[in-house]
Amino acid sequence: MTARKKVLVFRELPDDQLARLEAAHDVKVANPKLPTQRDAFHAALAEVQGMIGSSYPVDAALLVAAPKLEVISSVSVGVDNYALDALQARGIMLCHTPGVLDETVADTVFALLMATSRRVVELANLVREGRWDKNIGEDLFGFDVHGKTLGLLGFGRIGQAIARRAALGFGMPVRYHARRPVDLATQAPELQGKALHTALDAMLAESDFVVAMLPLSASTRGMIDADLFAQMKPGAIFINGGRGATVNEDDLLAALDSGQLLAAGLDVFAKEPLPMASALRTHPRVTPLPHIGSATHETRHAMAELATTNLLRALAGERPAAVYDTAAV
Ligand SMILES: NC(=O)C1=CN([C@@H]2O[C@H](COP(=O)(O)OP(=O)(O)OC[C@H]3O[C@@H](n4cnc5c(N)ncnc54)[C@H](OP(=O)(O)O)[C@@H]3O)[C@@H](O)[C@H]2O)C=CC1
Ligand SMILES: O=CC(=O)O
Repeated sequence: MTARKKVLVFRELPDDQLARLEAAHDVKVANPKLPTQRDAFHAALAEVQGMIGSSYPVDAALLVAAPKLEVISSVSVGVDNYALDALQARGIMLCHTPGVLDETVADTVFALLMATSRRVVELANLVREGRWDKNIGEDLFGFDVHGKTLGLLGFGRIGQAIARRAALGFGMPVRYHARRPVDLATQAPELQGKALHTALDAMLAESDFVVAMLPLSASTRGMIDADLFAQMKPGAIFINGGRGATVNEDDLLAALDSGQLLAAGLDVFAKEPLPMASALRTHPRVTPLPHIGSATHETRHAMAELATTNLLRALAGERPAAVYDTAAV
C-alpha cells in the first residue's frame, strides 16, 4: 500500500473524485483565485507532494514555494499555465487530460461556426427584443456552412475531430496547416482524401472558415496577426477554439473593421475573463464565449476522473496514462 501523501486541490473537483483522493491521501482543498482561500493555498505549498487543478498560473516562483512537489495533475489538455522549464529542471511530473474532451470541444467550435455564419445570436436578439415585425430581408441573411472550405490551423486531436464533422457531416473540403503532416492512413483513415496538409498561405487563401486549434507556446504566441488575416479570403470567418494569446487581438479587430473578415467566433481570449474594456466583447460581428470548449457535465467529469487517476498513479510510483513531455515545444 502506498504511504499517504499530501495533496493540494486548487480547483473544485466533483465529490466522487475528491473521495478517491481522500481515501488514499491527505487532501487540502484551497482555490487561490478565491480571496478567502488564497492564504491556505500558499501555506499548503510547503508540504505538498501532489497538486491537482487548472486555470491558475503555476509559475517558477510558485514551484520554489513547493519544495516537496512530485507531480501536478492538470484538469486540462492545454499546459500553457505551467512553467515547463522549471518543472523539467526539478523533475516534477506534469499530467494532463488529452483525448477525453476532443469531441465536446469540436462540438463547441462547430457551434461557433454555425452561430457566426447564420447570425444566430444576432437574430435571436432580434426576436427577443420584439424587432421581428416582418420577414427578414437580405440584409440579415447568413452564409452556408455545408460545402464551404474549412482551413484548420492545428490538426491534432481536437483539430481532427473538427475535420471529421466538417468533411463527413457537412461535405466541407478540409485544408490544414501544422508543422508536420499527419499520416492519415494510420491516424485518421476516415479523412483520407478529405483533409489535405496545405502550405499556410494557400490554406488561408482557399478557406471560407479558418479555425485555430493551436496550443499556446513560444512558436504560436501572437502567430495569428495582421499578416495572416491579410492572406485570408476576403469575407472569411475566423474561429478560435485554442488559446487567445495565439491571436493578436488588435489585428483581429482591424481585420473585422476593414471588412477583410466577415465575422469571428471566439471561445478564448488573451486575457480571461475578457476585460470589460475589450472591443471584442461588444463588437457586432464577434460571437464571444466564456471559454466553454469542454464545459459539459459529461466531459468535465471525464476530465476530472482522468486527472484524478493520473495523480493517484503518479503518487503510487506508477506511470499515468497522460504524462505531458515537459521537454516538448
Ligand atoms: N477552448 C477550450 O476550452 C479548449 C482549448 N484547448 C486548446 O486546444 C489546444 C489543442 O489541443 P489538442 O488538439 O488536444 O492538441 P494536440 O497537441 O493534439 O494538437 C496541437 C496541434 O497544433 C499543431 N501545432 C503546434 N504548434 C504549431 C505551430 N507552431 N504551427 C503550426 N501548428 C502547430 C500541432 O502540430 P505540429 O506539432 O505538427 O505543428 C498539432 O496539429 C490545447 O493545447 C489547448 O490550448 C483544448 C481544450 C479545450
Ligand atoms: O482549455 C481547456 C483545456 O483543457 O486546455
